[in-house]
Amino acid sequence: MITHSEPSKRSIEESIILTLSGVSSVGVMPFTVLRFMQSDWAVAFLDLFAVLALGSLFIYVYRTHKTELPARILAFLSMFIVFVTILLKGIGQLMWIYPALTAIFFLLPANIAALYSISILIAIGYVLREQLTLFLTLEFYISTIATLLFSYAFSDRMRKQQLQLTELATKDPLTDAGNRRAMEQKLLEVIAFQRREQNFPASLILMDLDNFKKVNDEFGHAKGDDILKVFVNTIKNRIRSTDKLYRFGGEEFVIIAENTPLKDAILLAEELRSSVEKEGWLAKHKVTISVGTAKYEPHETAFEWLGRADRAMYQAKELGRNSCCVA
Ligand SMILES: Nc1nc2c(ncn2[C@@H]2O[C@H](COP(=O)(O)OP(=O)(O)OP(=O)(O)O)[C@@H](O)[C@H]2O)c(=O)[nH]1
Repeated sequence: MITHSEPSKRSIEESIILTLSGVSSVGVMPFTVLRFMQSDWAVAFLDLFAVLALGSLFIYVYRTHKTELPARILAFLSMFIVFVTILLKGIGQLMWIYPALTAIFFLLPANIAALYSISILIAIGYVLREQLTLFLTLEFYISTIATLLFSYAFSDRMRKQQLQLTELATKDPLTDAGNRRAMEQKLLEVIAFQRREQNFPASLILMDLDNFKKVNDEFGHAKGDDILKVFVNTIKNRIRSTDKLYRFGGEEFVIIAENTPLKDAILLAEELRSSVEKEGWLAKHKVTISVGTAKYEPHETAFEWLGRADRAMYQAKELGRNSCCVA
């Protein structure tokens, strides 16, 4: 039963930003104190700025769970602080570039991080041109480019794996429609939005394949699987990219149509029923659907909304199947 959202867990992005900003902010603190004690004012104030900025970012992400802009700000801050430190203190501070380079590959997409890193390496090379001997220049660029390449490969792989995991967790493997878990999550999001913005109606269209047991018995389970796949493609070709399709159960599917008033959802439901009936390959296997449509009513839970669409779909079954009903 879907009545409330899961307790919010921290995303990977949040954990990365919290770790980097928290560790850096605490890590720079002793240096700040030391610089003030040595009356090294420029670096002392730079370090103080770093502690405060990184600490504020930590608190902001901890409280809001937002990550997109904070990740960019943190990437910029790490590079800016390292660059200005090197500018002020010279070659002795060069080692800070390595953690900064690695950090930005955790924070930004690999290509942007690479571009960012190359620009900063060129800028550092220019700023230190008087202090770097040929040998040191070679050492600096070979070691930083090696760090950059390792970080690039690692970050690229991590992001691809993350995408694959998200797909696995939210998609039905047979039909490629969203799975039930993704549907429940989306319903909670839509309802939360509906409670704030009642001027954008949302509708549910629940479709159930008719007599699918007979279809399986007559053509075999493997053909039944193919039918489900073709059915999903037929529906996907007819709906807008903003309408999301989910597999609710075995041969039951749900469309969540945002910003769609009931009259439009009724027309869409009828169009979908008719396109399934007319699709050549599906028609050959006598596939039809019964459809129930329900607009979101204020204060309803997801469970109640789905329940009304389900009852409308059962009415359509009682009318003799291959038809549409409205809740
Ligand atoms: N091939 C295949 N069949 C499935 C899958 N999931 C569910 N089914 C079958 O879908 C059939 C559903 O049967 P019922 O719930 O009796 O409904 P129905 O035969 O469609 O009858 P009505 O819904 O009343 O029209 C069962 O035979 C399930 O085995 C699947 O992934 N692949």
